[in-house]
Amino acid sequence: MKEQLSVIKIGGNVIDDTASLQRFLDQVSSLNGPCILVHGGGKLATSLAADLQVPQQMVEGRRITDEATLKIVTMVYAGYINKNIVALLQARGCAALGLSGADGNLIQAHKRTGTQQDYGFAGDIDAVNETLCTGLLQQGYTLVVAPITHDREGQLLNTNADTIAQELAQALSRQYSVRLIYCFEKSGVLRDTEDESSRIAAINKTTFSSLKAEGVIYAGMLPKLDNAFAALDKGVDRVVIGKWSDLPQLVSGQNGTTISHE
Ligand SMILES: Nc1ncnc2c1ncn2[C@@H]1O[C@H](COP(=O)(O)OP(=O)(O)O)[C@@H](O)[C@H]1O
Ligand SMILES: CC(=O)N[C@@H](CCC(=O)OP(=O)(O)O)C(=O)O
Repeated sequence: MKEQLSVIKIGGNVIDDTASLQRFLDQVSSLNGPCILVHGGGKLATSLAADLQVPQQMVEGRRITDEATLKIVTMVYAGYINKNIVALLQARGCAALGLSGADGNLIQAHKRTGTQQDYGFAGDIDAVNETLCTGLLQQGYTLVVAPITHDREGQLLNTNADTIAQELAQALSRQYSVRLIYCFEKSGVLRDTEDESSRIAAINKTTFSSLKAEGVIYAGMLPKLDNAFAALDKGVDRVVIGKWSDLPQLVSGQNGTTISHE
């Protein structure tokens, strides 16, 4: 039987709140078994860009990444946020190791092309270094992954953190039984985003299509669900979307929204 691996993604809204981040990391450090934590940080990058007067634009959940923006996101994601999370996990007795996609050639990508929109230095993933991941996980490290990738020709690229989590989860599902947990600030996929009690317990491809058509699912939740179905199609065991503070229950499948084939 394959060993269980948790791949957990935490979004920028939670990271931005110190008290929430600390409570979330208390829970991460208490989990059993190997774990990869992928973090975003879009909120902090957007506010720093505003301070520096670098205009920002998002298209279909992806940041148009010009040169100035690439510098900002690299400093924010692979620098401040990644190292802060690693230090906070170390303080909790967790053997955390921070990596961007360039470190150890963890994630190779190419500049997004072939679309009418020029996304600048936004990267689409080509390959994940599974050998590096499994080696480090077997040594007992919890990997903390920032959403910065590279093209192996010296160019750093900015890649959506939900997609990084999905690609790592599916690559590692050859070796592990992987549960992919997307943590954010709401209790799951909601029927009404203003009503926390309207959580939808399970979604499959058919219900996803109708919820999309009804306008119940929109904005950042659309690519998150596309990533969730892609992960299931490519061998990931379980995908759950839910509130960061419910992490133990999300891991055991007792809360949040479970994404399923049927
Ligand atoms: N049905 C829905 N249920 C919950 N959130 C939804 C729904 N439809 C759209 N959203 C939006 O999607 C957002 C989450 O996507 P995103 O901001 O990309 O997450 P993250 O914080 O993980 O980066 C929520 O904050 C919410 O505004
Ligand atoms: C290309 C692209 O869009 N990259 C994302 C990476 C960060 C991210 O995904 O952060 P959240 O999870 O907090 O949204 C961005 O710069 O916003």
